[in-house]
Amino acid sequence: MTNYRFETFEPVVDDKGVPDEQTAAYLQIVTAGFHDRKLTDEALVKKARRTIADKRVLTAVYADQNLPYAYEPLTPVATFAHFEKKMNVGGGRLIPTHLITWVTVRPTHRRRGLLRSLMTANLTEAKAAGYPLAALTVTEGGIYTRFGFGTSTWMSTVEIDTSPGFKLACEPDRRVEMCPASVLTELAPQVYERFMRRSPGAIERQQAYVDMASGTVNPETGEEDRDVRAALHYDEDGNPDGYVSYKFKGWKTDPPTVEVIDLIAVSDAAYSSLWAFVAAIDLVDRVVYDEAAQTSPLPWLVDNPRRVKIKDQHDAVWLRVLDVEKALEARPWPVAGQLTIRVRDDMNLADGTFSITASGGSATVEAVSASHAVDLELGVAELGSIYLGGADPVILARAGRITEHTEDAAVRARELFALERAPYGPNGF
Ligand SMILES: CC(=O)SCCNC(=O)CCNC(=O)[C@H](O)C(C)(C)COP(=O)(O)OP(=O)(O)OC[C@H]1O[C@@H](n2cnc3c(N)ncnc32)[C@H](O)[C@@H]1OP(=O)(O)O
Repeated sequence: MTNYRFETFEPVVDDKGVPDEQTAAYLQIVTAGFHDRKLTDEALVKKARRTIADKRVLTAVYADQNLPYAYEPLTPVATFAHFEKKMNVGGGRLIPTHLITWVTVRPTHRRRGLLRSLMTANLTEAKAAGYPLAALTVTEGGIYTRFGFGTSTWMSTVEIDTSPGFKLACEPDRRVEMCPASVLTELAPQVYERFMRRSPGAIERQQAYVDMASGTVNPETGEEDRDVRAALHYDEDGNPDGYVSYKFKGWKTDPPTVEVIDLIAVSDAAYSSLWAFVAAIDLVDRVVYDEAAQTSPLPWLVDNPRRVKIKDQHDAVWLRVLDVEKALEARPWPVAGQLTIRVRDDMNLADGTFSITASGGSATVEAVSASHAVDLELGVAELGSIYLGGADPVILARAGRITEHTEDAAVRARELFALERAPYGPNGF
């Protein structure tokens, strides 16, 4: 039987940014787990720099085997990483959230419980450290519900037909000008920070997004991306309050297409004008974007809504409630009301019965005895799904994922849990 050693460490680089052997082996094997290219020396330095900028904490599992020609023992057989970022839980309230990423298990060591061990230890520590919520984004939809994560935000892949005849329904201010993509190294974090405060579900972004938007890094090659172009929207005082970063997909793509890499708007005026800008790029008949909000003004901006096609809807952030009272009290409650819920959690981190009393924009949440009458019973994953008002409790009840114990409890939960906007954050991690 193979013995495994678990080690948690922070990445280490020398004064030229070159990672030490343990960090380099870890970063290289993560790329193998996700079928990404092996990192060149330059890409490795950039990845190590981003890892440190995000303050990622790395956990590696090493096997006590040393086979000729196989990977060295310092190359992990499994990886797992966590880091802290703020999340808008509604009303601009930002709370520190425990993010999990880089979960990989080498095919020769899979299905022996390594992920379960890593996840159990990590979530237990996150709860002990005081985090109300953990979050991740997934490669496959069938893995994380068992660990209490529920889909809580979604994104759409949109395709806009901008061929001749394209017209907007309302003329935006068009205070847009092109800029070198490199200026986004400085501006993108500032604009995103302001956007994040307006969008429930938005999570503070990691360095990779700045690097992609500014053309510093092409995610496929890990090197500079010289195809990236950008434009800024200016507010009435002439300050940037939105940007779009994009690239032309090449002359062999039919119809000629622009791909939006990143579009972040602090105001509705910036949002409309930036879409108007990309739609007006000459020699292009189609604009595509993978990370659009599922619910947005975009289809309403265009005179002919059939020109905006939703090609795909995909889950984005999966939330895991670690502490029910803290998590529910952290968010705003725009609608007053009372609801008692029973939460089931196989991992025993967040189970219990809780009374929610919302008034004046906030809620008091109290753990009550198991014999207390309840309105709704649900798993902790389903609580994660409705937490930001994204999933509809009525639909979850119809799907058998929530049980109603009092009449119209799901309808009342829908009203209570709703936030000012549908949750959205263009951010995978
Ligand atoms: C947050 C992120 O980083 S998402 C990225 C996830 N990683 C990847 O997709 C990379 C490729 N895949 C892998 O590296 C591995 O297959 C992993 C990480 C998904 C699973 O690791 P393993 O160590 O094999 O999982 P482990 O043996 O601990 O299984 C735990 C449970 O999950 C289940 N499970 C594991 N993988 C999958 C899967 N792909 N689909 C459905 N269920 C799965 C197991 O059946 C087991 O169920 P049970 O404990 O309820 O009986």
